[in-house]
Order: sequence, then structure tokens, then C-alpha cells
Amino acid sequence: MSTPATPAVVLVGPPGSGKSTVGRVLAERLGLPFRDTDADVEQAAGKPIPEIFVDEGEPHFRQLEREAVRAAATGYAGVLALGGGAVMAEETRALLAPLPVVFLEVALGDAVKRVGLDAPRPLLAVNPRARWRELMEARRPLYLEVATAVVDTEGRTPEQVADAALEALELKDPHV
Ligand SMILES: Nc1ncnc2c1ncn2[C@@H]1O[C@H](COP(=O)(O)OP(=O)(O)O)[C@@H](O)[C@H]1O
Ligand SMILES: O=C(O)C1=C[C@@H](OP(=O)(O)O)[C@@H](O)[C@H](O)C1
Ligand SMILES: [Mg+2]
Repeated sequence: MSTPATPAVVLVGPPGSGKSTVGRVLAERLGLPFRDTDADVEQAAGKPIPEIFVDEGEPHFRQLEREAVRAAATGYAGVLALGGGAVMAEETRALLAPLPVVFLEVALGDAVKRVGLDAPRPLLAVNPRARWRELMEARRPLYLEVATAVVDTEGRTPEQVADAALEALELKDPHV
């Protein structure tokens, strides 16, 4: 029996850390496909994330997110970006444990600036600075728990972040 495919790299981190953007660059660098659990959830629900939050609520979004992570973590061999809150699920953290996971770090100011210019995040719709800080306080230990490598995105372009991620993973590779 063949071993099931697992992701080559998984990106975690808070909203605005650049997971979706850097993931695409990494996939290009590695010549692998790119997948984003947020896009998988939107496809499964047939609507954008803000509408899922309004129509069915966050618990339903989290359920679809757990299913998207499970499918990708156990049957996909490319680069995978998770949504910022995916690591809150214990099942997801267990699935990530054996995988090469990069935690993208970003400071509050940069993150809020970045998401302000981007697609809406329902959890940051009101008072984004305070909300982002709260989310990060609760999640930082979980990002660290699942991380194989931590990469600071401050002052780096997405291309530079992707290179730093590759380097960090290679340094951590016991076979190199
Ligand atoms: N290293 C970076 N420097 C500057 N802007 C960035 C960087 N990484 C991502 N961005 C921008 O920040 C916004 C959010 O990035 P995104 O990849 O969606 O983050 P995440 O998926 O972690 O929430 C996008 O507009 C993206 O172009
Ligand atoms: O932090 C969160 O809980 C969320 C982050 C978003 O993804 P990004 O981290 O890619 O912005 C998206 O999954 C949803 O809006 C919820
Ligand atoms: Mg994203």
C-alpha cells in the first residue's frame, strides 16, 4: 500500500502574516501546487468567508476549516496555507505535528496595515488593532507548538520571506 501524500510545507500565523501570499511564492519556487484552506472552505460553502460568518456563524466556519485541513493534510503533496485560526483546533494541531510547518511572524502594526488593504477578515471588522492583539495572545503558543521553523516577515518582501522559509526548513532537515 502506498503512503498517503502529505504537504511539503504548511504555513501558519496570524492574519496579515502573509501565509496566502508567501505560500504562492513558495509553491512556485518548489514547482509544487498551492492550496489555501480559506479557498477550500469558500468552495465547500459556495460563498465568501464573511458571508459564512454572517449566515452560519463562526462555529460552522471552523467545522468547514477542520475538514479542509484534514483533507489537505492527509492527501495533498503541495504547499498549504492555513487560515489564521486553524491551529485553535486540537485535531488540526495533531495533524500538523509530523509536518514541516513554518510560523510566519509579524508585528501588530504591519499586520493591521496589510489586512487593511486586503480582503475583509470578519474577526477584525471592528477595532482591528485590539482584536488582532487578542487573537495573537491566545494563538501564539499554538503557532509555536506546531512550528518546525519560525520566520520573521518584518521588512521582508514575500519573496524574501519564502527564501527564508526554505532556508529555515533546510537547516532543520536532519538529512542535509
Ligand atoms: N512580506 C510582506 N510584505 C508586505 N506585504 C505583504 C507581505 N506579505 C503579505 N503582504 C500583503 O498583506 C496582505 C495580506 O497577506 P495574506 O497573504 O493574505 O496574509 P494571510 O494569509 O497571512 O492573512 C496582502 O495584501 C499581501 O499582499
Ligand atoms: O484569524 C482567523 O480566525 C481568520 C483568518 C482568516 O485567514 P488569514 O489568516 O489567511 O487571514 C480566515 O481564515 C478567517 O477570516 C478567520
Ligand atoms: Mg490567508
